[in-house]
Amino acid sequence: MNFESEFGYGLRVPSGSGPRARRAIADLVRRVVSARRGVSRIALLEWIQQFIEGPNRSEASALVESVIDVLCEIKDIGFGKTLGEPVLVALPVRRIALPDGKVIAIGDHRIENGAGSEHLVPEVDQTATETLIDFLDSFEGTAVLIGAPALSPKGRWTGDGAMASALRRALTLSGVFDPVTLEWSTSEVNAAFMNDWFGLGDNVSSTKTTSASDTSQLRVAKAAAGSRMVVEAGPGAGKTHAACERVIALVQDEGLAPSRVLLLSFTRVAVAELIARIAKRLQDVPNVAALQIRTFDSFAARMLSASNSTSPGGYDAAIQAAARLLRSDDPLVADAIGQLEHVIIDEAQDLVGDRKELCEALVSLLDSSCGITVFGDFAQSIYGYQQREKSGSTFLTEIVQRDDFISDRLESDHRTKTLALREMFRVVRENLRDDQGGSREGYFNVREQIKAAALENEITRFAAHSSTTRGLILTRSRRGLFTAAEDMRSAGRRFRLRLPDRPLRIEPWIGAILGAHPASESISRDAFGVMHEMLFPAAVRDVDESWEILLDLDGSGRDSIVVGRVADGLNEPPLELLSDHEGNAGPLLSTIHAIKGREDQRVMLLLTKAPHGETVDWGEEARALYVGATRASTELRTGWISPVKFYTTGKPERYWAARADHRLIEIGLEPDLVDWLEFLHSGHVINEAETIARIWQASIKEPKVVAIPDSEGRLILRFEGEEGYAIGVLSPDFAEMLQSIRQVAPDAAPPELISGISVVGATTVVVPGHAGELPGLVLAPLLGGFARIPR
Ligand SMILES: Nc1ncnc2c1ncn2[C@@H]1O[C@H](COP(=O)(O)OP(=O)(O)OP(=O)(O)O)[C@@H](O)[C@H]1O
Repeated sequence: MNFESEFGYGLRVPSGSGPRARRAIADLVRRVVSARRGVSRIALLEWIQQFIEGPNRSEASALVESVIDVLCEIKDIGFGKTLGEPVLVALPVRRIALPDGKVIAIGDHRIENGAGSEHLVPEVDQTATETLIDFLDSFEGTAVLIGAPALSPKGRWTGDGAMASALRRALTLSGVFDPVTLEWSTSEVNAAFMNDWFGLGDNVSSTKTTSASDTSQLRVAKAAAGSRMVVEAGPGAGKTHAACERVIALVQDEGLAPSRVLLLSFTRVAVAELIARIAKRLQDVPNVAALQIRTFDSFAARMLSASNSTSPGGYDAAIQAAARLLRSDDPLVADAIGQLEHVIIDEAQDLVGDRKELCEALVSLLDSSCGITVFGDFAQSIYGYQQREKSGSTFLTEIVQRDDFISDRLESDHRTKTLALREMFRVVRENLRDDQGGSREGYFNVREQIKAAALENEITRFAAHSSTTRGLILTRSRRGLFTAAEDMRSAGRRFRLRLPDRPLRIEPWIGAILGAHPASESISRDAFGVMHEMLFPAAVRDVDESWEILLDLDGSGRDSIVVGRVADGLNEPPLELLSDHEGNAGPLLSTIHAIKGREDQRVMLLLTKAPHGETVDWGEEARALYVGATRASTELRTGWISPVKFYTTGKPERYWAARADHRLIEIGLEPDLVDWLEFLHSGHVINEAETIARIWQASIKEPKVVAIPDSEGRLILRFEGEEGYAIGVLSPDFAEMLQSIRQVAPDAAPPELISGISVVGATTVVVPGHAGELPGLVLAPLLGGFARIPR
């Protein structure tokens, strides 16, 4: 074969073995590999050597070999077989966004600069198909290189032994890298990214290892048990870590009995993480399960039930009742609270209204010897609106003013992996601190600073953007969230959606397998194996793992389970069986409010037109943007949406919109379906097992369903096809709300057909048993989207 006449046009490789020569060789390699279905390494090597002037044959061959190796290593070209012989082949184009915002291309892109460039891979001005993180993640093996020296933007490798291939790949892609001399040059931002990603350098933290506390975390953790402290901690300062270490030190070093320590936090997810971390560290401590680590809501519910008060419906009402109970001089309550020796309260900047009242009542009832640690951050206070009070006071602002509390702060930022983000976290926080009341100018300032730290800004087609394959997509408002979800849905993208006020979501396979079996039924491992196998579509968890979970829930210590005991175990479901979002894959869409405390490598913060009007709380608006932007550890982008207009109604707040010939009403909130027993009594369940099987299938296929009134005016939820199979009944409250939005009397005839409802999953549900009997299990559909009601 004559390569020269076929591909050798216009070629010349600059002399020497520098970056320009390597790039020219890379172009040659790509040219041949792209034009041929497959070319053997030897043939390629020999052909390219003839274009190299100067060095002797063996030097030339070593140079070409090293370029081919690098191209294979970064998957610029790949391996294949022709007639059973190994060959090099072209790979599809990938455009990779670097941390500093440049986009480079690998694969069969056919871009050649010949001898013009020092970069082995060309820079392009098209949009990226993935980011450097995706690229690095697509290779197997650990990427943490603790102990190796940090990279500066320009340098030469001095680490022990060979350089890890992951790092060679990253250096090749993000600048100029010589695989022989191990010298590189790249931008400052890229170097900082690699240091953090690979854990290079002593002064760089890595979240991939169990971390030792920093000095300020240690100071807080090891303070005397009886001290009362307010600890200010900026985003990423490691509050969770410090709170865990505080509990561990109180029990281990200060000898407090676990039952005398109370830790309160906002979300179940946060509580679950705290429990898991602490339990792991204190596994040898007897009675560690007696530690009281709770959400504010579960603390309130516990108090009410311990004092035999009936818990009123709704979280807010329970919190109010618990606060009243704490203030009531009830000797039993005073005694229980008086036993506590240390109380830790997290996220104090968001404690306003009833929760603030609850914490104040709690603190005032504590014994004077009881220590208190309060964590919070002024810059992240975003719940002022709940109160609609202008004072802006929170539990945090009040407690810092008390002179029986000392102030401390967590000083490091353990989250950010790029200099730009690190600076933004710091500078914006200072601005927010100086301008706590807030001003329009201050708000725009924050917005600009966030944008300056972002890799890309105001991406309008975010649903088609390469970065939105994962990470967080955040909106300021619920309206924005629905608009964003709609955009993703119409772009055919998978996503997960986090909506508060939705029913508890317990993994559905439990209800799908055990639902419709009598509560008293005992099931052996073998019998369960068959039931698991028969589930169609199959569950994600395999049979062994599922069985372990069921044995734990059953809790009897036997080697078989009883359905009712499993159901009982699910009355307080372990957090790992709960999900706080809909959907199984893709980026997580959430409002900023619902995501606090979480972090992700990648964040797309969706901006909208700035708020306007007299009543805007500019301070709060600025802080909300700050909370959103500071969820990102590595890649922050801003996108742009124009939220659709919605009205709201009811409590919990529900969105609806008026259209020319129909109305749209948000569906899927906690009270939208009647419970299982009522569904059974409606007469629309012919075969319970069959109904559960259909709900299970729907939870995976996520079809649209309709609601049609039956002869008694109940709105029955049915599949559109499948002979209109019934899977639930909409609640009377939903029906009433619907009538009010239609502006007709509650007892007027319901609409003939409500469409547009989606099944977005299913949840295992515990059905209470009759007096003295064990509860049972069923499966309920989870609904989502907007119900469409004709006018
Ligand atoms: N001492 C430490 N060394 C290394 N990494 C740490 C350390 N402490 C915390 N981290 C890590 O830093 C990151 C931020 O911690 P965390 O989420 O607890 O911050 P935070 O103070 O709660 O932030 P925010 O206020 O934004 O919610 C986490 O990934 C955590 O694992």
